[in-house]
Amino acid sequence: MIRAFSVDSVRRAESAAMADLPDGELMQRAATGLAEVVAARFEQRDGDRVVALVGSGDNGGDAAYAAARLAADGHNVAVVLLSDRAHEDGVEAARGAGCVVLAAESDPDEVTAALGEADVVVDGVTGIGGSAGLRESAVRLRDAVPETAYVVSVDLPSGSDPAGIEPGETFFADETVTFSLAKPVHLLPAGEAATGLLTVVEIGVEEPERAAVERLTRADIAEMWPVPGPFDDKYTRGVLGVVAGGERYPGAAVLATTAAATAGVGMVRYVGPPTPTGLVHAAVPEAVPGKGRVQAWLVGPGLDSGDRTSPGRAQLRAAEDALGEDVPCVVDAGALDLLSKPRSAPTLLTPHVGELARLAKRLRPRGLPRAGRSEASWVQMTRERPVLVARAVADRLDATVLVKGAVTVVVPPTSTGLPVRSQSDGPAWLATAGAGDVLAGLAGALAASGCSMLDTGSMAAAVHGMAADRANPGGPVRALDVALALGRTVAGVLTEPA
Ligand SMILES: NC(=O)C1=CN([C@@H]2O[C@H](COP(=O)(O)OP(=O)(O)OC[C@H]3O[C@@H](n4cnc5c(N)ncnc54)[C@H](OP(=O)(O)O)[C@@H]3O)[C@@H](O)[C@H]2O)[C@@H](O)CC1
Ligand SMILES: Nc1ncnc2c1ncn2[C@@H]1O[C@H](COP(=O)(O)OP(=O)(O)O)[C@@H](O)[C@H]1O
Repeated sequence: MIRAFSVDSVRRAESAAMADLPDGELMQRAATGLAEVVAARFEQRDGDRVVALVGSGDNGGDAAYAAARLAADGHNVAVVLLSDRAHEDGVEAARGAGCVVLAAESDPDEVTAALGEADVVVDGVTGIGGSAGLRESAVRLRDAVPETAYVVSVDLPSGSDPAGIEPGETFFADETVTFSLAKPVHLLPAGEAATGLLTVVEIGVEEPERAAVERLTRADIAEMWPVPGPFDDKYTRGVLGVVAGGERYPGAAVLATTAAATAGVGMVRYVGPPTPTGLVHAAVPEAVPGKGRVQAWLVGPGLDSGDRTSPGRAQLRAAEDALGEDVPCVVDAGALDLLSKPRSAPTLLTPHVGELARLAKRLRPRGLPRAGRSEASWVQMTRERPVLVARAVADRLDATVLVKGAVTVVVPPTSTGLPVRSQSDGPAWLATAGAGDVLAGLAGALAASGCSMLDTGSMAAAVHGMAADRANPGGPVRALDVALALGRTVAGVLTEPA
């Protein structure tokens, strides 16, 4: 499990470590590790010019001491101070080791020239003491970094919210060097792209007990996956009821039931109008038509809430009945419009950004910044702050909310005290129609086998992404092929967990 910790808990853990160490020792360890990473990158690329951007906090101190080490090792290093309150001893060490020291404000031309020739830029503007966004002066520096330079951010890409929630102007790192503990920004959608490659340098700070964000690895999934035992039968393994796919979008029923069956559910019951029922029967002959007892429901993929025909209305009633039943439920797409209050049993919502925005606009949960009246302004807020909006909706409906995207987040209600899970396992090829229906079916299978909503959402997101890769490594995939690859993907995870 990859774990990331809140700023408060990192500060507590760092204080505890510092109490047992000589003054300044942790920063020396951080600077040494940082300098070693930069030196190692020079072994893989041409040039020897480093520009270290040094902010006013300890992050700047790390960068200044690392600059001193690199200069002492013979690199050509310029240090750019963003403020006259930069770490004095660090800047002195850099000067003493032969770095050129420039001030962003008073030497703008020299700074631009140095940046223009840099092979590596060390971004030590802000760390966990910063908040989202960059001041104008820092934006100018960032924009002067040439595309050819390798950008190494210290602890986090400056300008990114350490908590990974708020958007803002940020540096974009090729690599981020963090110290002992990953931070939420490294794993969440608001910060992951700007983080680049994440390298953790061990400086002797102990992991706090509770993580703010977690990411499952293959080994975690191998341990958590519901594997049947010799005394299991189809009922004990779990029956999933699927209310999906109407006359308008019948394919969603095929994709969701195929995914559930291929992922290894005990049994699937399918409830829907004649056209999708016929298609499901042809594609998934083992699916049993009609209502019955289930361990979990999947409601919503391709559901047409506007269908006024008698079979359409019957399916809508079945969806409402399922939502009213006291069994776990995965709620996707069309069924998200049917939820207005908490259900009595565990619930996982699986919206994409647009669906989550619509849900939030309708429910107006607490804890969100003001959005305009238009749907577009809610979509923009949700795109920029998916975790915040998901959390507000999770709290309002007492449900776990999975928001789909390149980085998929699974956000439980605050009251559970559980961490957010964040998975980023799929290729961008997975952004294709019907992929969400496959994810929903896979999640339904896990929910039916008794997994918690947090485990269901995060394992489903991870395996869905891996299956897309396995279906056609390095190339385009269609949703049905992702569904059909699930069985092999699960077998791969269980037999080769590393
Ligand atoms: N504790 C430890 O033992 C160890 C800590 N370590 C390191 O320390 C880092 C945390 O250090 P920190 O607390 O000093 O905060 P940090 O992020 O460097 O500076 C915040 C200051 O920056 C400024 N500023 C804010 N926004 C800005 C902006 N947009 N644009 C420009 N400037 C901006 C603002 O100051 P102002 O300019 O307003 O005076 C604010 O107060 C941590 O990430 C890790 O790298 C390692 O050495 C390991 C041991
Ligand atoms: N850039 C991306 N990289 C990787 N996966 C992505 C990306 N964009 C979307 N996805 C994944 O593709 C799927 C799309 O789901 P969704 O939008 O619900 O599609 P549909 O409604 O057509 O089934 C989700 O699982 C999402 O996580």
